[in-house]
Amino acid sequence: QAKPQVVLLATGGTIAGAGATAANSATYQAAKVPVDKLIAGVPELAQVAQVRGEQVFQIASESFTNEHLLTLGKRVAALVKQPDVDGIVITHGTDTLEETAYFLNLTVHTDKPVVVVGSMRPSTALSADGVLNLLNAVTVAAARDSRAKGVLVVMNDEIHTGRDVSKSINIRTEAFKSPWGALGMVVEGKGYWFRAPAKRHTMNSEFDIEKISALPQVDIAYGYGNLNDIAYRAFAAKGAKALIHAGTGNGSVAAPVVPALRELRSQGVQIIRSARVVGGGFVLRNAEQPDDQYDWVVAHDLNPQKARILAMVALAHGADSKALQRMFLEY
Ligand SMILES: NC(=O)C[C@H](N)C(=O)O
Repeated sequence: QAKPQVVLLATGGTIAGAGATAANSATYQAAKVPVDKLIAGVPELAQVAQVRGEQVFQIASESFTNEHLLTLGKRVAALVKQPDVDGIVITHGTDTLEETAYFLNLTVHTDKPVVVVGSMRPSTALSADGVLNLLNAVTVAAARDSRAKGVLVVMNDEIHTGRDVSKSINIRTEAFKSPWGALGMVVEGKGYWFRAPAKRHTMNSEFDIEKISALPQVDIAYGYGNLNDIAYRAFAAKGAKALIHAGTGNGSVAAPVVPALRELRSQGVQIIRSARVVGGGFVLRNAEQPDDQYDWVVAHDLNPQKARILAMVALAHGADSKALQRMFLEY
């Protein structure tokens, strides 16, 4: 029987990184190894799927822009329509991997598996984690039981939904965590599933990458003690259509900043309260601040960087504050 056909879209990152010596696990250059070499480096892939590669970008993921998101999303959307494609794997730097995975989860209409993968150590390091991560990602992308689960992230033997997962530490191979838990595991070439995502995604999403030609500017301002309104006003002055407040605790807003946010809202800027807490936020409407009165939005459990992605996609589809709030609870 013919093997499933998986397309590997390479974008760079540490999984394509190279260091000076095998002892360099943290000091290296990202985005060096081309896609053909990545595939050739894991001969076991051929036992799982017919894998063909495309080099979409060769960058470190901290340098991803909205244009990179659109280019990648449109390529994935085109490929999943082809009958000779059973699944997609995207190799990606880990720094913004969670943003790209969530963006694709929101905007690409497919039930075929789309799996985003990276590594914490460069390919040249002793005990490099990218090889097994890549084999596991292709295993998940090739499997029929991975369908209709939205965009997935496979790292460190775990399968996560691209919606929930976040990079939680920058020095361990066990770096990716979902506040509500992983969906499954990959062990010795087989996926084991324990739960499915409850939020709207891919096939059931009202957003469509094919209808998005540009993403609006949305910026994130960080909450901390002794807070002032400089960053919020500066982002708005430079064209931000929405501001994500990476708030303390429950997405709380320091008293000296409230007037600025109310003023910016009256000028049309959407104000979205999220939480900067590490383990996963949970921001409720009208708790901490009177969101109904101020016409603000809460990001609920989305962290600030994921809130930025949803806000951009929602605004690109013409959402007002009421629609935005619905979307933040549904996606
Ligand atoms: N581990 C990594 O991939 C980090 C790298 N800076 C990147 O995101 O491209």
